[in-house]
Amino acid sequence: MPVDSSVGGVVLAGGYSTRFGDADKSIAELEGTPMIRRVADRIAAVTDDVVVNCRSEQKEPIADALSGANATIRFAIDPIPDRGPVAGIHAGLEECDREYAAVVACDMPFVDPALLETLLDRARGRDGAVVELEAGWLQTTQAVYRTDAMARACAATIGEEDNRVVAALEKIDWVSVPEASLEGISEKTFESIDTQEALDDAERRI
Ligand SMILES: Nc1nc2c(ncn2[C@@H]2O[C@H](COP(=O)(O)OP(=O)(O)OP(=O)(O)O)[C@@H](O)[C@H]2O)c(=O)[nH]1
Repeated sequence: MPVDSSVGGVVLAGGYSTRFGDADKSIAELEGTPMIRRVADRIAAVTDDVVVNCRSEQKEPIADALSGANATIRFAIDPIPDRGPVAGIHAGLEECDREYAAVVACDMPFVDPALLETLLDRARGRDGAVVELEAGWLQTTQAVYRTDAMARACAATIGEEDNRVVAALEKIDWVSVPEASLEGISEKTFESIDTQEALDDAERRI
């Protein structure tokens, strides 16, 4: 897939991995490769510029995990930690200087670049494209956003009582992509590895 200079990538890694136990899941290895490295390498199929959002103490180990990656890696450190995913998306998008950004959580090592391409196509002329899962959930952490519009929406949402990412979506012109309409996309694309057990299970299936 050719990379597009209007597209950047953002990897979200600023969470505390509380369900993962005593370790940062972003750098946990899946079959010998840190999960965040898998995510960055898959995003690198659609862009050569990837921003990683994390807390300051995560920067060094994550940079080690990403050394030699196929894209330029830049960091967007949370100015205030623990303000939730919307703050992480905001920090990442503020650092991104491309028109659109493919935003992916660090714990989704099977993200399918073909899905990101589909979302980029659907987002053109709009402020974003987000998959609506069959269960009704919106897959906001494996989505494409118009960088400026979503950064503004997140900034406005951070201080609100409802500071979920879906509250930011209400402030932009996004298109819903029903999960059932997706064709040829890996079934594992949305698999999120939140626990050590999920990591062990994914290793067994790889
Ligand atoms: N910057 C930032 N990112 C966050 C924060 N909380 C969650 N995230 C990110 O949002 C994405 C989805 O969050 P979760 O899957 O719940 O990850 P988590 O919060 O690290 O994990 P748990 O503590 O086990 O819920 C992940 O990529 C996280 O890194 C936060 O407070 N700040």
